[in-house]
Formats: sequence, C-alpha cells, structure tokens
Amino acid sequence: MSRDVCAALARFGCFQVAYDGVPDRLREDMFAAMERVFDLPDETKRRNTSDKPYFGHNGRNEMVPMYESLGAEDASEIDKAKAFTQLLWPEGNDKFCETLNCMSKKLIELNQMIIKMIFHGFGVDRPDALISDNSVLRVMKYDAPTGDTAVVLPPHTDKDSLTILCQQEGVQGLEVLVDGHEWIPLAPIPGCFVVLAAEVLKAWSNGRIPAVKHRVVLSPGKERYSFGLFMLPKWDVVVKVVEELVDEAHPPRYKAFDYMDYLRYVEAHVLKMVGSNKDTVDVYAGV
Ligand SMILES: O=C(O)CCC(=O)C(=O)O
Ligand SMILES: [Fe+2]
Repeated sequence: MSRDVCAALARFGCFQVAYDGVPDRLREDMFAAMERVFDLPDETKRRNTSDKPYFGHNGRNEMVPMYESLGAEDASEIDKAKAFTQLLWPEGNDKFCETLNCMSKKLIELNQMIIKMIFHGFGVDRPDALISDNSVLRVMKYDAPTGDTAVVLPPHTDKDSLTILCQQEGVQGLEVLVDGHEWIPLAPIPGCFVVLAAEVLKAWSNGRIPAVKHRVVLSPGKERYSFGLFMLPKWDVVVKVVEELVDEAHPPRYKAFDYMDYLRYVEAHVLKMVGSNKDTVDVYAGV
C-alpha cells in the first residue's frame, strides 16, 4: 500500500482514495451547508479574514472572477470551528459548526495516514516532524460559465503539504497536468477523495514527489461546489528535506525554510509566477 501511494505520487503527484472514515451523510451535510454559506451577503463572507496570506475569503477578483472561497483555519478545534461559524451566523449555527469540525478532524486523520504511508514507503519509520494538526478547510464555489467552456481556476500548484479535495458527485471540473503537457480530468468518484501533492511535500521528499499542477474547467450552465483540507506543516519546525532521502546520488535540492516566510514570498511573487513552469518552492528554496 505504502509503495502504491509513493509510486502514484512520484508519477502523477495525485491519486483518488476511497475513504469510508467520512460517512456519506457528513459529505452531504457539508455540501448542503456550503450552499447556505455562499448565499450569505458578500459583506458577511468578507468577514472571513486572516493575517496569514490565503487563509481567508478569496476570489471574485480580477484573477479569479468566477471563483469564491472561504477558509476555516484549524476547524478541527471546536473553539475555532465556533469562531468561524459565528463570523457567518452571529446568532449561531450548531449544525454547521459540528459538520465543519467533524469533517476537518476526519480529513486530518486521512491526511496524516497518507503522510505516514508516503514516508514509510521511503523507509522513514517515524516521520513525526511532518505529522501536523495545522490545517485550513476551504469551501469553494465556481460560477457557471455563460458562453464557452471556461477555466474558472487557473493552473497552479498548492502551497501546503498535501491537499485532500472533495468534489460534488456528477460535477466534473478538476483537471491535473500529466507529463507537463496533458490535462487529465479527475472525474468525481462516489465515496472518494482526490489527494494532491503540494509544494511542501516536494521539498520534504527532496523533489521525489512533484507538486501536481491542476486547474478547474467548467462547461456552460454548470456551477460547482467543492471543499478541501489543506494540510500545513508544524509552525515551530522548519521545512527541510527528510534526511533519509539524501545521499551521494541525491544531494539536498532545498534549503531549510520557515513556512510563513515562504507563504509571504508566494504572496509577493504570485503574479510573477503565473505561467511559469517553475514551482515557487524551487525558486524560493531550491539549491
Ligand atoms: O475545486 C477544486 O476541485 C480545486 C480547488 C483548488 O485547486 C484549490 O483551492 O487550490
Ligand atoms: Fe489547488
């Protein structure tokens, strides 16, 4: 199993996983709740701010006019889930709070399981420094294109360690880039989650696992909802290449870096990186 996970990630930077730790009911509750979130007035949704780049409300701007998202940091902690809920529903919404909290916990469990598998596959018995509880649960909505098929979320690599996405059943949209030139649609599979390798994992794995480039494309008349758990490294541990993956044939490809400094760099250079075939982590920390 560990080997299959490693092989899929090394080759494609992604895979889909069937995971019954998240009951269908919880998934349905989440999508139902999300529709109500996006129906809230703009000024309410824009209360979702953060001092960390890309952690809060995003979208409906020049770069991504048809995309809108909100981020709940560490919603696996009940107090944080409550605070996020209260921003949106000051009068409270216990059901939403519980759904968000429960989903975050389940997806963090899945995430940690996959990180352990990856590094076991690489012969690392105790990847403790990489197992973190820090996350952002992001809920996303894409407007239906009116004319032609449209790229509603431009190609990018994620800046966390590992992303777990949940697509709506029957709504196609996510595509991943394979071999640098072929866009492959990842059709939603009932009961499955999409796992995407991101830039921090690329650094940890000394480049053995690529950060997969992906985008969202929609056909006319179809709107789309999705949500994802973005796993972040521990705040008090620098991001660095795992020692076991360094030897004479594989010198370290990345300098150690602080995750928040890297995120600030990402924010400052985001426009410059559009269309680049280099990942930000390589520009920022590549040796
Ligand atoms: O909505 C999706 O399926 C993808 C979202 C995504 O790539 C992101 O938020 O980084
Ligand atoms: Fe992404």
